[in-house]
Amino acid sequence: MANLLSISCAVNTSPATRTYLRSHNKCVLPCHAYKACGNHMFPSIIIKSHREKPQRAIAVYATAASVSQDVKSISEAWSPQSPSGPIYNPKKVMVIGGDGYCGWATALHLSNKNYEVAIVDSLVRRLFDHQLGLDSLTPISSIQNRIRLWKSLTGKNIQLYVGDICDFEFLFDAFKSFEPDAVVHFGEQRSAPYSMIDRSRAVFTQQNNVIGTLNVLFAIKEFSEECHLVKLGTMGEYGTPNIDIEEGYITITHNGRTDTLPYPKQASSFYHLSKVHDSHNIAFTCKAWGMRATDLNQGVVYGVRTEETAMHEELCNRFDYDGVFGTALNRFCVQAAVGHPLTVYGMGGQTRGYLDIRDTVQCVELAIANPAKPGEFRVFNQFTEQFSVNNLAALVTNAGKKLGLEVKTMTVPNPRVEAEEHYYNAKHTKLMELGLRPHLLSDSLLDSLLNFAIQFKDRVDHSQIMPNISWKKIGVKAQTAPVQTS
Ligand SMILES: O=c1ccn([C@@H]2O[C@H](COP(=O)(O)OP(=O)(O)O[C@H]3O[C@H](CS(=O)(=O)O)[C@@H](O)[C@H](O)[C@H]3O)[C@@H](O)[C@H]2O)c(=O)[nH]1
Repeated sequence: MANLLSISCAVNTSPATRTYLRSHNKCVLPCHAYKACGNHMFPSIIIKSHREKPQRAIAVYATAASVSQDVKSISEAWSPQSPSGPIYNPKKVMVIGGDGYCGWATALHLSNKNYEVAIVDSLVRRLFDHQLGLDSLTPISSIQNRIRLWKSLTGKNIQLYVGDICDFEFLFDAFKSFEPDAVVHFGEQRSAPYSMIDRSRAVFTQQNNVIGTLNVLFAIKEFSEECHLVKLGTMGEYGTPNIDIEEGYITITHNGRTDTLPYPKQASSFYHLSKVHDSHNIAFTCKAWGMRATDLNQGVVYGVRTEETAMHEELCNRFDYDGVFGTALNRFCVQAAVGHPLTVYGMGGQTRGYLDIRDTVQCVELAIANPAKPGEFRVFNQFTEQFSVNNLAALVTNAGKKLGLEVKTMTVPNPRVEAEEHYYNAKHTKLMELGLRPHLLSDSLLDSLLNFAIQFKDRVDHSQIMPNISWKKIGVKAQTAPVQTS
């Protein structure tokens, strides 16, 4: 670094070079050669890396002003050298999909924890609601108002880039402008039923999710290979095998030879499959390009309030209860609140990992603060407890009784193709080891979720409660409204 500071020449770096410098913690050394740049002659400099990995040396043109800028941005993202090398200390986090259910809660949480946050979002989730005639149980403010209010309450700024990450130019401009140290990628079509409406929704889901993620990978490679990708995967990538589910990898002995391999994937919707495809692409780029990535295989999220979204009603998160985007426990609470029987699909033995949204934001923060190593494709199973659908229905029935609600359950012919009685035991220790302190599903949480649903029950559209998308009846005909299962 002393060499870098001692350069008295002008260093007129391009943005790409600046980000390269910043991201690779380069030591810049004067070079003997002088190179022409436009009408001027500038000394060429050679950039060397502190990292243990062999690095290419590059020559750049530089100005004194941008040297000090580079020094500043290097020192922002990297702490001083430790005995094992520089400590990566991410400060700027891009939250792709920051207007959605998990993304909004996470963006606020990270901002509250003093990360510099930028939200990248195409706002397409709001469009899905308009197209399908759905709405959040809770009224939600526009993203611009949300961000304005957050700033007025806390003084903290969140930058906003509205656009589609499948448009690489838009995405790369956002990268160049914000210069993230870490990217949290929630920006995908996340509903299994939505992906099973018709051919065009299946194609949209896979194209949007897989190409969007590929673009993020290329943007990171081009902009800064040090940038840590924290990608929202899903527990649904594993399916429901008749053996324990490990965290990403399984050690197998076959014909006398042993290897640790990616855990087998058996996803059961075009949505869940899109996440499998993403995982493969990310794993490949970690190996091929030395990217650092964490795949958060998240279970089913419930709840709505986080410390930050509860600060003001205009910061309120969305809460989906409909048959397309609503998830099991949130749906059951709304159903109980409005006197609709709980909709247990099939035999109700479907078991999944679940977590409180307050733990989603905690897990993402932990993943960012403890980044994967360069070249590492790390997989965490992100959930805190396992429940079957029948377990959830019983819990909501009991909690409802305590509030004076008469909660009934109905068996709905299963619109999905999935095992309804099966073994399920998934490991989830890695985030605990990093310090996750789970908010387990308690009577008091169920009580407050039910009260929350009661508070907004006049906004419930009863016609959106029953499921109406069939895994078996999906076809090529475009559905302007979801197909009926019966
Ligand atoms: O009214 C309902 C709703 C759901 N289910 C059942 O509950 C289970 C979970 O369904 P869900 O709709 O709560 O969740 P899922 O479709 O799996 O997707 C959700 O949870 C996934 C995590 S996981 O389930 O794959 O672990 C995330 O990836 C998705 O983005 C999120 O929408 C399924 O067996 C489903 O058949 C019912 O019995 N009744």
